[in-house]
Amino acid sequence: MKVTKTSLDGVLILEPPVFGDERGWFTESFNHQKFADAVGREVVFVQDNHSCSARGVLRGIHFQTGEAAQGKLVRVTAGEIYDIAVDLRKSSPTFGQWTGVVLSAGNKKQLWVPAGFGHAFLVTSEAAEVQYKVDAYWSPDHERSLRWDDAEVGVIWPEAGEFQLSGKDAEAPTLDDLKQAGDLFD
Ligand SMILES: Cc1cn([C@H]2C[C@H](O)[C@@H](COP(=O)(O)OP(=O)(O)O[C@H]3O[C@@H](C)C(=O)[C@@H](O)[C@H]3O)O2)c(=O)[nH]c1=O
Repeated sequence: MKVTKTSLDGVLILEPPVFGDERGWFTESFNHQKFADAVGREVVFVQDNHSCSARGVLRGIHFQTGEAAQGKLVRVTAGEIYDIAVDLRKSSPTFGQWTGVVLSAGNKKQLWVPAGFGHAFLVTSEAAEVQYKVDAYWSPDHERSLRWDDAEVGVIWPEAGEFQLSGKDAEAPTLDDLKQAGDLFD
């Protein structure tokens, strides 16, 4: 499996091999041992998520606080997204910085976003199905959003027509608000 480091320590792009033949193709979209080798530790995933969105839908920037913090292994099985992670660890040398990668059904790349990072994606194809494994259960009380256009973070989003956000995401606080509220990571 090809493993590519990003500018954020711990955030990885994974590319499991794809075996094509006259019938089509085959890939191990997840292998516990190979994933552990890639990230350097055992990760126990407890929930698989699957969402479908139209072009211009932007979900995020999301994370769960405290003991509910989630690591996410993200892939796309239909269409294309621009997937990003933001470092929310206050003591990190890259605090507030972001990294992004195109994930698509075609390129079969995966993004590993560990706990301590915010995660979001923008759909850049007509529609996209996103599937991701998480290593902690959904906890509505611990859910937080960071503004998708926070000036301090400065994510550069690709063109995708008019962006469509949930009400919660449209009113999300800034990085500074979240810091003042004690919602970020040490
Ligand atoms: C996240 C989540 C939502 N839900 C429900 C709550 C709600 O009725 C509906 C839609 O929830 P949301 O609007 O929060 O869905 P969404 O905006 O897609 O939230 C997701 O965004 C991406 C970027 C992430 O990183 C995920 O961790 C998650 O936060 O699904 C669950 O039942 N389980 C879950 O794990």
